[in-house]
Amino acid sequence: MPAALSMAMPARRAFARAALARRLSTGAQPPRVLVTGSLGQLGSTMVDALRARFGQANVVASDIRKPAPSQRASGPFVYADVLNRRALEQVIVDYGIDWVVHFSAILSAAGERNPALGLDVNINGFQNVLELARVHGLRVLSPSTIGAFGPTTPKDLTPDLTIMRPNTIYGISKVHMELLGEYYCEKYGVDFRSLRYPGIISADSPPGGGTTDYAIDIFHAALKHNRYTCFLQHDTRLPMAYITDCVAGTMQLLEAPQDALTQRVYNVHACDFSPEELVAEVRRQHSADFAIEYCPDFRQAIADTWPRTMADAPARRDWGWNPTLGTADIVRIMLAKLHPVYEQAAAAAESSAAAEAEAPAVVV
Ligand SMILES: NC(=O)C1=CN([C@@H]2O[C@H](COP(=O)(O)OP(=O)(O)OC[C@H]3O[C@@H](n4cnc5c(N)ncnc54)[C@H](O)[C@@H]3O)[C@@H](O)[C@H]2O)C=CC1
Ligand SMILES: CC(=O)[C@H](N)C(=O)O
Repeated sequence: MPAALSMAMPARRAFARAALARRLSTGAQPPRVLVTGSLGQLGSTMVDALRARFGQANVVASDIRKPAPSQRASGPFVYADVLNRRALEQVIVDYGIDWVVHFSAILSAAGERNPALGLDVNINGFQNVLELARVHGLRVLSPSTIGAFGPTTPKDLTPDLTIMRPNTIYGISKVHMELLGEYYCEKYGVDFRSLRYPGIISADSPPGGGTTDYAIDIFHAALKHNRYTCFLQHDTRLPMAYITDCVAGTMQLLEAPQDALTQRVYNVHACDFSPEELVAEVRRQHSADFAIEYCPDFRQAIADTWPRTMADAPARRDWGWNPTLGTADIVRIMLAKLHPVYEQAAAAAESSAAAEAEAPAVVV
């Protein structure tokens, strides 16, 4: 066994952190990172974390949408369609990119609404990134999902290696991504890394068309109307995580030394809940008379094929996955972040209504 592999895990992690700190403090260049899909739900938070770590100028954000002025002000942003390999290659060459964090994707519900787009972006977009990684010697981190599992996968404590026969375009495209990434790693030595995210909850940007979106929408509805119509059944348990745990874990895997990795794709589990458990927590922390109605739609059939809980010992052992937030924490944070936003909006609406009432009527 190579010496690095026989090193105890906490020692290996400390070693990796020290090596990176040395690299950054001894004047060695930090990696130049390209983030695709950086205007999505997870992308902007990931860009902030990467810029805090490697420096603003070393992290190039990209998407096919127009960024808000604040997103443009925090560092380089380029238009990059992952379906256009030549254009993507130009960004990689022009900016001297070392690592790609590939977040462009069409999520589960959006993929069922538009399967052709889902296949194109998730499969062809990823193939472009991977092929460019091979040609230019890049590290690639591209997240997978609980959606890569399917109806015949064991649902509780789902292990890393198990039956994977998803029946959504999203799931099929993510299994393709996992396997092709592993193939490029074995065959061409591409440093491909992936982790299977659960549903990610964040107050900072809207969700992009997934099946777990209810767990974000519910907070906005609670603060706006004190009621919510949920598109999943009351007892649909799914794995979830708060964005800070997701970003911290992604950074850990991204920076882990190659020889710490015993596999290329890792399950990560933080917490799990059903809509009715989330409602109970919202009632406890926000409003006892918060009203809920359950009207399952096509997303129920998707959720029914996903795990309830995941086993993630290899991620904890190999690169230190260590989420800290559970359901009650997530509810507390979401309410605390969104409450002032809705209070301000209500105050602004009130003062504009008062101004309208006071304005003299215009006689035509
Ligand atoms: N948000 C979640 O709960 C989870 C996300 N993931 C994965 O994390 C990654 C990021 O997800 P989110 O930020 O939630 O997705 P999102 O849907 O919010 O953002 C995706 C971004 O990709 C961009 N995009 C679409 N087509 C593109 C193209 N042709 N070229 C370049 N960009 C394009 C979109 O404009 C969008 O900004 C995805 O790979 C997703 O599968 C995995 C599991 C859970
Ligand atoms: C779990 C995911 O991959 C995503 N949030 C979705 O619901 O599609």
